[in-house]
Amino acid sequence: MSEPGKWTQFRAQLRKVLALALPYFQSDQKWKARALLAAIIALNLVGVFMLVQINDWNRVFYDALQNKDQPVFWEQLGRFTYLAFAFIIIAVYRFYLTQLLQMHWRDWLTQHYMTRWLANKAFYQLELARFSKGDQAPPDNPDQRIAEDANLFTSYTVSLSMGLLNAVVTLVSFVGILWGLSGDFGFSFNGQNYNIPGFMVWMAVLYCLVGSVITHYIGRPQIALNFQQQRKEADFRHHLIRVREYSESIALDKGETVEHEQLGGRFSDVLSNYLALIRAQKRLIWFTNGFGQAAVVFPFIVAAPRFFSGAIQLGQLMQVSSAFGRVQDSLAWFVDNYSSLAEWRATTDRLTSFEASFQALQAQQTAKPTVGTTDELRVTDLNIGLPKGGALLAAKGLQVLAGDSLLLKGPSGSGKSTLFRALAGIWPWSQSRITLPADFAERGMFLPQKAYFPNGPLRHALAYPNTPDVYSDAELEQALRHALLPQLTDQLDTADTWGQKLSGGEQQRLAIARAFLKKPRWLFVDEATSALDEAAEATLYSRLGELVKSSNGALVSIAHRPAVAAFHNKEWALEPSPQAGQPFQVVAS
Ligand SMILES: Nc1ncnc2c1ncn2[C@@H]1O[C@H](COP(=O)(O)OP(=O)(O)OP(=O)(O)O)[C@@H](O)[C@H]1O
Repeated sequence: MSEPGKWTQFRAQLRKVLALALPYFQSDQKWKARALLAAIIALNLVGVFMLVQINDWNRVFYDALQNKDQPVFWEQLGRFTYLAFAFIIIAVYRFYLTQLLQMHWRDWLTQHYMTRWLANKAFYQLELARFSKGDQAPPDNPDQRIAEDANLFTSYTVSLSMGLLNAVVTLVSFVGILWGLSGDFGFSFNGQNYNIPGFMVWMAVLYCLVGSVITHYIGRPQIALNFQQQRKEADFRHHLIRVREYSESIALDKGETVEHEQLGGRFSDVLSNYLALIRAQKRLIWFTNGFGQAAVVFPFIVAAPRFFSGAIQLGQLMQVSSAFGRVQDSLAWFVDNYSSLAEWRATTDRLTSFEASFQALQAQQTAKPTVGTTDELRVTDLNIGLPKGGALLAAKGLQVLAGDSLLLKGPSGSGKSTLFRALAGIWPWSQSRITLPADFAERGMFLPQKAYFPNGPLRHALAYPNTPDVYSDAELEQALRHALLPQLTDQLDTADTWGQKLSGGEQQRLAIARAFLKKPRWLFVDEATSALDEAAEATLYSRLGELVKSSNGALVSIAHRPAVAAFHNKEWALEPSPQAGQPFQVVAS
């Protein structure tokens, strides 16, 4: 820590920890948090007080043994019983309250990150940011940060800070005792006599200082290796989940071999990093164990001359050795906790970069659609870009009026779905001024080509994202029948993985049933009938058209099939733009 660079690094790390840790103690749960923390601190302090008592007991007990003093021996055994009881009670409650604080803190922190992640479409935009240009690496595996890092951070922060507090208080208490016991160390040099007071204390400080420096030197690679380990484990797990999610496509493609290779590659990354980590730990364990063993005999060696000269008794020697042990234990806190500190630091870095990514997203937010006061959707100066930079689509002005049914046409990849994303306000690379109809928040709906269905009872999948109790059974059944799914009306309470069980066309019909249930006025359909036969497509399109017409709303569709055009009275064509650097433009007709 002597170099200025190291000191700055240390302060930056401390700031990171405080920025992550303080909000909980200032949150709406602050009183519970502070009370638990205060209780744990108090128990730690009382615990150290008990150690001091036991150390004093050591002296009296061993002196009684040496002097063959039976009454004192039995009296001290009685004293030990009460000390031991108090010690046990403190140990139990220190454990329990520490775990409680960790649990409540983890709860708060996990909720905090879940809220941040799910707010303002961050969960979606962080995935998009992965492909964006710029130096800032997007945060990998948010699931791991929310589930694992929040847990590790709280447990390490509590255990390490309490360990440090214990070490400092123990050190302060026992340094005094050791100082009093150790006597002066006198020696002559160059004809002069010198006296070092508190000799044993200086020996302990020197011993541990040397130990700490060597530990840091040997253990340093563990910090980066821990960071990498957490990342590689998460990558491996994420790939396993992807195979599960796309199991059918992979099975049909006979992709098992390549998936096996990919998974094998990721797992061997996990293992090779782990091997490097345990080798680094092994190097450190060589040292810390040697250091610990030497510490057993070190105080005896240093105090031996005074014992054999008769300056101190056996009781004092034992007290010196136990006090030295306590001082050495406290000073060796850094040595003993190096691996945990390395892991804690990696976790802190991961959470800090996660937090920073939310802030970066907020700063990056371009003009979002605003809700207007009129009954129309208006776009001026449409300008949609791509995550990796560059423009995709532009238009001067576009309008969707109540009563419109509008078809969006254009070659594949021209930006039709991305235009929908911009209108929905989830595409961050849009500079356009978009004004939505006044009732858009309640009455606007987007139907994607592949909808999401939560696993569980069909009524949940159908009502999503609303809860099913919003609708009566009759409404749910009517919606299913209207969407040409009469065979599902008696399965409302059947729990299943609907996103896998239903055919592509059935899934599209289930998504359309949602529209019949929610009755939107502003309906955007992105190839949501592409998996249906033409007859079913025509029936459903005419029903969707009637649905929006009944509330004087508008239908905007993306569709490739020519037959769908018949259900629309206007068109937006996405055509190659004559302007350089602007691949496509929207031409309204
Ligand atoms: N998340 C993304 N990251 C990077 N590029 C993207 C992303 N989403 C879309 N794009 C790019 O934007 C362009 C337009 O895509 P979009 O899905 O809007 O096209 P589309 O007109 O709807 O195509 P299709 O008719 O094939 O569905 C494509 O070149 C695509 O690669």
